[in-house]
Amino acid sequence: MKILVTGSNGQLGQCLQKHAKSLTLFDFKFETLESLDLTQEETLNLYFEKHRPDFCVNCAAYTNVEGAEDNENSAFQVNAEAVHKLAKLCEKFKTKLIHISTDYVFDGLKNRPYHESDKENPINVYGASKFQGETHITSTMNTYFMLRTSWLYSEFGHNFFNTILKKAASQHPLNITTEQIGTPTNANDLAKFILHLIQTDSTDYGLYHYSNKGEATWYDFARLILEEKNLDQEISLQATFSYPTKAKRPKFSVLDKSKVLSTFAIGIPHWRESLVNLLKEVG
Ligand SMILES: NC(=O)C1=CN([C@@H]2O[C@H](COP(=O)(O)OP(=O)(O)OC[C@H]3O[C@@H](n4cnc5c(N)ncnc54)[C@H](OP(=O)(O)O)[C@@H]3O)[C@@H](O)[C@H]2O)C=CC1
Ligand SMILES: Cc1cn([C@H]2C[C@H](O)[C@@H](COP(=O)(O)OP(=O)(O)O[C@H]3O[C@@H](C)C(=O)[C@@H](O)[C@H]3O)O2)c(=O)[nH]c1=O
Repeated sequence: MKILVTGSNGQLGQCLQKHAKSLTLFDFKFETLESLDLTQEETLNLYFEKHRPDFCVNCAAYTNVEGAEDNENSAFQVNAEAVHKLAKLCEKFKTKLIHISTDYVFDGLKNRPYHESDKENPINVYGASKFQGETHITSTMNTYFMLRTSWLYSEFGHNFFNTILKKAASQHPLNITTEQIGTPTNANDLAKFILHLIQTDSTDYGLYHYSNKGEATWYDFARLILEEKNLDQEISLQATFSYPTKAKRPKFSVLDKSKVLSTFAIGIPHWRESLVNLLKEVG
């Protein structure tokens, strides 16, 4: 089975590379922005003609939430237009698409976990571009898994977890917002779920919410990192309600996981447990 992974230099792509190492029976093609730029239509067409993948895991995205406010075109080009082209090619070549979307498609005004049937209403450019990508997929093809996740972190790439570790390493005092409630999700857990879908060749297509269990503020997330690193006495950590940013973020974006849990034979770790495990693993 041939599996194309796009954007494979990003954090989720690197987690997939790490966990796919043991799956020697599968032919993974890990492509990067340099080797396969999704905005280059002709290159993408030729790639599909040549390789005809059975699965495409789309990890490519414009993920700079702040930057998207000033670079709307770039965000929409990658997160919406390129996704449309990709979906059309997947439909043409009978490639099953595993696409990743975000809790930021919601406005955050609810006070109970968001279900797949809840109405989307993005409040920033990144969220709007990702939502448009979703609608392109649903209107183009049926054999997709659309996985909405939230607050991804891992040992790889740019994410809140690595930002806090870097700031702490340089003794930087931390000022962290309590304004938003969501769920930090270890991208390694999401990668393992994606590989489960591929290994079982599941046909339970559709939209699913997948995050770690539980809920937290960004402050709670930072606090547990410092506690587990035994840095809580050493680094000043201040809770702040409002941390000014260009992009608005949903105040509440916890995802309801009941659909994914009742459909697939998987367990989902609590965010605290998964964070503690990652910190033990990476030292
Ligand atoms: N990070 C998070 O907290 C969350 C992410 N998601 C979604 O999960 C998915 C994976 O995110 P994550 O791994 O964290 O993101 P990253 O930003 O770490 O990775 C995205 C990758 O896509 C590449 N890329 C950008 N533009 C293109 C393009 N035109 N063609 C091919 N590749 C491109 C980037 O390259 P380069 O770095 O060189 O620009 C990067 O390697 C995305 O769809 C994201 O929207 C959902 C919820 C939370
Ligand atoms: C670095 C930092 C951030 N913050 C605040 C800013 C913001 O409100 C919140 C989160 O910060 P970040 O900018 O790191 O996270 P952000 O880029 O908003 O993360 C989002 O990324 C996209 C790709 C997604 O899809 C979302 O699920 C979500 O993970 O924390 C602080 O309060 N103190 C700090 O020192």
